[in-house]
Amino acid sequence: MLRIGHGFDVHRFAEGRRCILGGVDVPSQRGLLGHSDADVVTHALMDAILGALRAGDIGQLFPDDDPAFEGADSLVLLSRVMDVVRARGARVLDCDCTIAAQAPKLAPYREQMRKNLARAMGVDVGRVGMKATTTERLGFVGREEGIAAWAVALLDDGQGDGLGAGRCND
Ligand SMILES: Nc1ccn([C@@H]2O[C@H](COP(=O)(O)O)[C@@H](O)[C@H]2O)c(=O)n1
Ligand SMILES: C[C@@]1(CO)OP(=O)(O)OP(=O)(O)OC[C@H]1O
Repeated sequence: MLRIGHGFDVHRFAEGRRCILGGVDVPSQRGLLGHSDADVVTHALMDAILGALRAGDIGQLFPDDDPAFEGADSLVLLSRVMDVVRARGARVLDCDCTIAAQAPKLAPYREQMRKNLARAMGVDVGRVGMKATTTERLGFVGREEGIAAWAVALLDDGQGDGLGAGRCND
């Protein structure tokens, strides 16, 4: 049966941090603050996948007070989310992400982000969409206080078509 999930995340800018987005170390005056590497778009994507699985969220899987995840590479966390996907007999069919950032300019890094996310998920790069937008200087993104990201993911849950045997109503 097809399942859809949505994810959203925000990280604030901070001095002395790197700006990791989709696994790319984007040149930036300031980076993003977080317990992990603060890769906001990878976090949104993980939550979209977990949403489609009805499997909670990344905070449940990787608590932000657990030292094990301090400075964690979010692509590694994404590969662990994929372990959950596979354990349930599910697979990621498609996903699409949007990053809202007034700066830095992200277009030059979009293809590398797609490749990194596709590799971490073990899917073809054609199944990963990536877009960037400013907010026309409006709001916290426009004031360059942080970056927001959204993602949607479409999964086959491996439970049949929902019409006959293997019907899933939850
Ligand atoms: N951080 C960003 C934001 C936007 N882009 C690219 O610029 C295009 C126009 O952005 P608007 O917010 O003015 O609509 C957008 O479609 C992206 O291609 C970017 O590279 N990095
Ligand atoms: C990724 C995790 C890992 O501890 O930490 P953060 O980098 O703080 O990211 P956030 O999206 O705030 O919370 C989720 C956590 O699971």
